[in-house]
Amino acid sequence: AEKLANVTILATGGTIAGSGASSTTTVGYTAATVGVERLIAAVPELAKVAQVKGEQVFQIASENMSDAYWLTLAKRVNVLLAQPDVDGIVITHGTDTLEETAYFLNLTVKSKKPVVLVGAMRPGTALSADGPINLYNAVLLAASQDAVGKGVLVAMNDQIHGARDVSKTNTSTPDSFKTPELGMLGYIQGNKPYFYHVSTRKHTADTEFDVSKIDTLPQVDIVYGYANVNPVALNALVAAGAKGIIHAGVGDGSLAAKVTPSLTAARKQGVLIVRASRVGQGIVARNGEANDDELDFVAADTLNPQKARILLMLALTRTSDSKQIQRMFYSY
Ligand SMILES: NC(=O)C[C@H](N)C(=O)O
Repeated sequence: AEKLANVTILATGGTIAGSGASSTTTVGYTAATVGVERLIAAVPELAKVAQVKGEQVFQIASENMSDAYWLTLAKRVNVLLAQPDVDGIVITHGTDTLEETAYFLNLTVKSKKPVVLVGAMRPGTALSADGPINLYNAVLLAASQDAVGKGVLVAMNDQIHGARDVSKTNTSTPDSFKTPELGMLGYIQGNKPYFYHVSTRKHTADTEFDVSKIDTLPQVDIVYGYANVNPVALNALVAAGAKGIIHAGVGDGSLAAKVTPSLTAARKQGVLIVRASRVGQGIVARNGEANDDELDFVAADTLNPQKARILLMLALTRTSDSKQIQRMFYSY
C-alpha cells in the first residue's frame, strides 16, 4: 500500500468549531468552542486519506482575526512546512474573514506544499452540518500531489477556490464561498480533487514578502464610498496614524469630489492611497477614474478592499514607493 501523506490540521476556531443549543440552531450558536482533537475524532474517515496531527493555534470567532494572529499563523505554517515530515497543512477557520487569512498566507507562506483553509457555515451540532465533509475534503486536498504549487486553497462545499479571488458571498448558506467571475479552481468529488484553472498571479514560494522577522504590520484602514459621502471617517483614520488607506469606492473606483481633497492631503503626508471598489467584481484600473500618476495613488486592480488592505500592509513592510506598490498590485 502507498504511504499516506502527513497532514497537520491547525485549528483556529470559527463555526466549524461551534456548537448550538439544538439541532436547528443555525444562528445564535457559540463559535470556537470545540477543540481540534474533537474535530478530528468526529471524522474517522480522515485516517483513510492522511496521517493526521492536530494543533490548536488559537480559538477565536474569525470576526476577531487580527494582524497578530495572522503573523502567529504564518510563522507556524512556515516552520511546519520546512519539516520533511509535514506534507500539507489544513487550517480550520471561521468563515467571516477566511478569505483574508487565505490571501495573507498566499503572500507569506514560503513553500509549494499544499495549504488548505476550511470552515463551516453551520455549527457541528446542526442538522446537515457542513463541517465534517468540508474537513474531510480539505485533508484529502492537502494530502494530494495535485495541490502542490497551486497557492493557498480554500475547500468549501465540494469546491476548490484560490485564495486571491474567493469571497464569502452569502451570510448563511453552505454554498457561500464563490469565485464569481474569475472562476474557482476545481471540485472535490468521489475522494479525488479535480483542477481546471490556476491563477496567473504570484503566490507562496514566489512572493517577495517575508514575515519571519516581523512582529507588527503597518496600520492600513478601509474607507467606504457611498452617495452623499463625507470625509470624516477618512480624516479620523489618517489622524489616528494610518500608513495606508484603501478607498472602497463606488463603481470602478471613482472618487467623490468631497473626499478627494482629504485623500490628496493624506498622500502629501506620506499615507499610501489605494483605489479599490465596493462592487465586488471587475477592474479598478490605473489612471482610469482618477489620474493616479498625478495624484500618486495606486489602483487595486481586481482585489476587493479587504484583500487590497492585506497586500498594502505587506507591501509597506518592503517599500513606501507608490510605483513599486502599483507593480505589486499587478503581480499578486
Ligand atoms: N461561519 C462562521 O464561521 C462564522 C463565524 N462568525 C466566524 O467567522 O468565526
